[in-house]
Amino acid sequence: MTNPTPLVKASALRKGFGKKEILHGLDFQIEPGRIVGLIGHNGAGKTTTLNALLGLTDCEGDITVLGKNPYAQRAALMNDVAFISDVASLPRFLRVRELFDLLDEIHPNFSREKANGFLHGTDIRADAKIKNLSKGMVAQLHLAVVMAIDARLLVLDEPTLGLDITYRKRFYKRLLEDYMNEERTLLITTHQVDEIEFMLTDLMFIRDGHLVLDSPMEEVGERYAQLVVHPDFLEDAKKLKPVFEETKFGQNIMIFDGVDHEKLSTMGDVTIPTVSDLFVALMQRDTAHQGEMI
Ligand SMILES: Nc1ncnc2c1ncn2[C@@H]1O[C@H](COP(=O)(O)OP(=O)(O)OP(=O)(O)O)[C@@H](O)[C@H]1O
Repeated sequence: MTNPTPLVKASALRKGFGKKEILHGLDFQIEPGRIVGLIGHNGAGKTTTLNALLGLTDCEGDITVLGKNPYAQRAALMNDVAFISDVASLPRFLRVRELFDLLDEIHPNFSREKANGFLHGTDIRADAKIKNLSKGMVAQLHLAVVMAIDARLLVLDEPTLGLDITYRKRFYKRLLEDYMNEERTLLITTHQVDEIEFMLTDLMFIRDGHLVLDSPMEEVGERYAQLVVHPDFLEDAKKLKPVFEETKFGQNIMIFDGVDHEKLSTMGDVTIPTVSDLFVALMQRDTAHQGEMI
């Protein structure tokens, strides 16, 4: 990470509700052109982090997005930031055409032509009332609207919640093929990590308001290894202090942090863990060394 002007810069970011602190001092940066997955359990603080970044909530510490303080300069920032949240709803009483009229008027970077183009090939017609569209169609419409905004940062909070697998795949394909380029940055949260793994350039894990991983994907692949341990080498492998171990279908599987992959390959089959395997491993990290996992 050498870029001197990150798109997002957070340091010692804290947020509490009442007496309960939710974010415990996050430090992270996001560079332009990246596709970042922010992954965590329910209640870990993902939406709170995104809200801080979007200026929807005030917080302690420093956060700048495109050089602006999101809370103080939210209106100006929103010209360059687009957002889909799991709770966002489009005005249901409008027709699709009327929604585009409205956006044309209020958003300087909205292109009606592009939005119409993105709806091409879907079942959504310009005179359809939003309240009569299915959940999947509303998500498609939402994506079309957002992709028609020339934004530098796109924030997606569980954008495919409630959609079937076909819609979810189409959603991400469209996003990647029709929207992303080197100048655009995407920050996305989802519980369906397997479905976005292919497109991520960076991975952030948040657990109980702490960042437990913040790394480019290629470094994740260099740093972590999953080993299906040959029974003869079980004790040797344990000595290398796996961060996680489990028995699955009679096989001993371990995940290692920072252990030479070649050394591991003398003890069994080595692969790079999937994001979901890594997630399970790191979220339980506190107990792994105590041998409680097997
Ligand atoms: N406005 C609020 N007032 C009080 N507590 C809140 C508020 N918003 C969030 N919280 C609490 O903050 C914690 C983190 O919530 P957040 O929505 O950021 O989690 P999340 O990681 O997005 O979870 P999920 O995956 O379930 O959406 C939760 O314990 C939640 O109850």
